[in-house]
Amino acid sequence: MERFYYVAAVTLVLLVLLHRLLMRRTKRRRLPPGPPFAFPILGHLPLLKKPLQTSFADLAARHGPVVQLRLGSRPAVVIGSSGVAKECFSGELDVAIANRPHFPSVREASFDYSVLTLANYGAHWRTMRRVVTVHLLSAHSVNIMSDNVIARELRAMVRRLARASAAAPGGATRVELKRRLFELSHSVLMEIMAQTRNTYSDDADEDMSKEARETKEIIEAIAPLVGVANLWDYFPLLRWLDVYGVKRKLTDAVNRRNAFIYKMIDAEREKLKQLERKNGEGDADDSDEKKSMIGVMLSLQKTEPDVYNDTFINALVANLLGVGTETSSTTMEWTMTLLLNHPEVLKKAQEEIDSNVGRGRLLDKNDLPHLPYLHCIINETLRLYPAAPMLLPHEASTDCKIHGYDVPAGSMVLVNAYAIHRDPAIWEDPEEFRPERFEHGRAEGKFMMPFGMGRRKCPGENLAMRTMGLVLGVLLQCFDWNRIGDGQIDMATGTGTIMFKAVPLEALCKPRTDMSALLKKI
Ligand code: HEM
Repeated sequence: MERFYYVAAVTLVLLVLLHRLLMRRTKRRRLPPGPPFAFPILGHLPLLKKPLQTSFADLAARHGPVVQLRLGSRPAVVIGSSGVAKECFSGELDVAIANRPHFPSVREASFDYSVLTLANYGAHWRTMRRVVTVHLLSAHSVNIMSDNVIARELRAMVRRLARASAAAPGGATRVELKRRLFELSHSVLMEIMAQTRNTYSDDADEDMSKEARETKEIIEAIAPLVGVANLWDYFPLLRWLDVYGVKRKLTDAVNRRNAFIYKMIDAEREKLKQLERKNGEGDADDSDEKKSMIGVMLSLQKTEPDVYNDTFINALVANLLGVGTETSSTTMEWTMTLLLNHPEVLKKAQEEIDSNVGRGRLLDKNDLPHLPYLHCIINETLRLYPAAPMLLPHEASTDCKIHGYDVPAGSMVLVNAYAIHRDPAIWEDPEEFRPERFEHGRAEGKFMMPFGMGRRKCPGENLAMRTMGLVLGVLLQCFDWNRIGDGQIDMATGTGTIMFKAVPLEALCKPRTDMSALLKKI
């Protein structure tokens, strides 16, 4: 009995000491402000309304530019001002928050979080990132892609639109722009990846290579499953019991995707071997310029087979296809929507194209530097509708300080680019679509971050800006565009990491006068 009292007394003293220690640590820490009440298990999740970016903006208005939250069991901070965002993505802090949170819902589809977008900051991420920025998506590679892949796919789309218009009553055809822009962006990426296409159809309503169609179908099958599986991230019980029966379907879809990409890698390997045989011994062709992205990675594999193995290539291909298609196509859809709601802007853009390019030849990459207003329109769209309104989530790998607040290791860091782009302290009438605000360097020094900032900034910016400039430029050069009905087009946004337009865009498309000769030649 005496022994029991002794153990109990020592335990009590230890508990009191531990409590004091913890209290002192918490007191010394200056945590960011946030809503005082959090639900058990769910944390602040029930307080958030969709779309999240506007809910987070409301919280910033109440609590300040750094807000602390608990999302399920995960601690998070939300950054809501340009000043703090700049601080986050420079110097040591940029490194401290360069990890990504790992959600169980995407583990299956992401080779155990080893794809570029989800890999934690470290040697593997650096290797992948270097391959993408140096070998695959450098300014030089994008320049070459503009002349061949992008221009070819774009011409095919223009031909199809011209044919469809010619067959339509009154010469104006109804176009599902969302779908068309998605298919075009996807085809461009697929051709860059694997050069699979050898035919172009003029009449088909949908024109993708067999491979592009297959990968599109797979991406479309995986996306909603990951969407449902999202609940796993906050309620692990749903994952363990597989309440919605998602697990098996997700595994099947991911296996189908991986098998398909491995097949593409093998086909590309075979193509390179045949070329080698044709050219005699040595490399098929030393220049990366003529190779597909898979071909470039297979060349790297020859020198470092352990690093650039087939799994590495598969993960990169799947990742770039997943992240590169919807961001660009959604931005173009928003741009066309804004133009249809502002016909005076659309007309001014066409006048700029007419006076700099004319109607005798198709606009190409060399024209883009001479079309500053088109560039202003794209910038203004990216300001109002950044494709990733909260960027991609970051995670702090160590305890760090943001804006003087202590942020514990493991906290998710979310940056509200959407709200920052609409800050009235920076932008006059921020909700208005006004491309002129970018004209003549007027927006110089004003802060925007549609592609993120710092070491995890988007490596696809060059390709995206080039593709969007060419596609939008050519669509405006060749066709007149009108709304289907009389009213303004609804601008409601969907929810998710990518800011979709809630109602897919459709529009009326008619070849411009004096364009028929050129359209026949294309
Ligand atoms: C309008 C088009 C696009 C927009 C607005 C956009 C935006 C972004 C943003 C905001 C991020 C996250 C940055 C961060 O975490 O701080 C990102 C990351 C990324 N983007 Fe893009 N993106 C676009 C197109 C593309 C394209 C065409 C590709 C490739 C084909 C691409 C590949 C990537 C990759 C691989 C990452 C992850 C980088 C990393 O984690 O290190 N993006 N993008």
